[in-house]
Amino acid sequence: MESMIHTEHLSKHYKGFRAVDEVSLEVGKGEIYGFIGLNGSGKTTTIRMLLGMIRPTSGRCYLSGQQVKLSNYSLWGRVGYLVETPYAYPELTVKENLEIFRRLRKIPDSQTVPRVIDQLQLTAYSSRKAKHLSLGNAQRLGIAKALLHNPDILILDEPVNGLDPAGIVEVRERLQHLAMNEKKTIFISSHLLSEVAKIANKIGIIHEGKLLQEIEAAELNRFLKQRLILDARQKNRVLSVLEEAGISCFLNEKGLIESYTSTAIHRPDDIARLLVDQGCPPTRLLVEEEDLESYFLRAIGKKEAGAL
Ligand SMILES: Nc1ncnc2c1ncn2[C@@H]1O[C@H](COP(=O)(O)OP(=O)(O)OP(=O)(O)O)[C@@H](O)[C@H]1O
Repeated sequence: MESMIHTEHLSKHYKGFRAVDEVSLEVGKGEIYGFIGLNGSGKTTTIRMLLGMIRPTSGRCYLSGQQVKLSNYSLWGRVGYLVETPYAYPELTVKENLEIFRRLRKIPDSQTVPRVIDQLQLTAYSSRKAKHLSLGNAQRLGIAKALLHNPDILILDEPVNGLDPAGIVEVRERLQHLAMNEKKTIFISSHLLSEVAKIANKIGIIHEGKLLQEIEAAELNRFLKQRLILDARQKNRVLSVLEEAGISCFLNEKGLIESYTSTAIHRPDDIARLLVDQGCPPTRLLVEEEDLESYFLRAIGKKEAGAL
């Protein structure tokens, strides 16, 4: 598959602090790459290097096979981006905002604006002032601006940040459409693993500047562990009975007892019997697959969901 985004040992250091540390990744044409990490993990810094906004300390990045350089104007004609909250002139309509950006970008084709309005399904809002748009639509306007010059590559930093669930779905569907039907290559950063998992073909987890893991989205389920969750009136007693039986377990952040020990997961009936025999019967017992956020925290070595 044609490589559209490629970094080689990309690093950015600030006074010895490694904001991005040897990140090597590759995204093929028509793929959506989800770049996931906690706040401060290095996502924006990576994106700024990809866009030539800051210079790497070491390593290289390539877009569409060309090494990234701010002075390479032909390259920027093939790349659209959205970094931070999109800006729009509040008193102007969607159409007027896009028209201004078309002229600023010196795009001669006057059909450009109707095309992106249609692409982003903004037709119903084209005469609405930007200040009256919902956050989801404002974000779509931001993506529309990024698409004005019909780029092959879209680089979007936290495009669903601050959106309500309906707005997230709208943006997600638009991005999927662009990748599948128009073969755009999309690089999207987020701190929401479960959201990105719904659209990305591949997911890269960045933590403290390092690319910890890359997972094909189709394979994600293989990485999710099963766990036994149980509740009881005498939680401390249950914890010690299970530990004595060789089943390691802990009290999770929701106050439920959780175990990843395979004997517990595969024989929950034995666990129930043991606890009844020991006089501390479970009030709830289930085996479930861990959710994506828990997986993410496990991958970066944290336990508390509150850290997100
Ligand atoms: N110009 C700078 N000087 C010094 N440190 C910086 C600079 N820019 C970023 N950093 C640090 O580099 C680290 C990575 O920052 P970055 O903005 O890339 O993270 P992020 O993953 O995008 O986080 P967020 O989701 O909060 O935007 C942070 O610790 C940040 O404080």
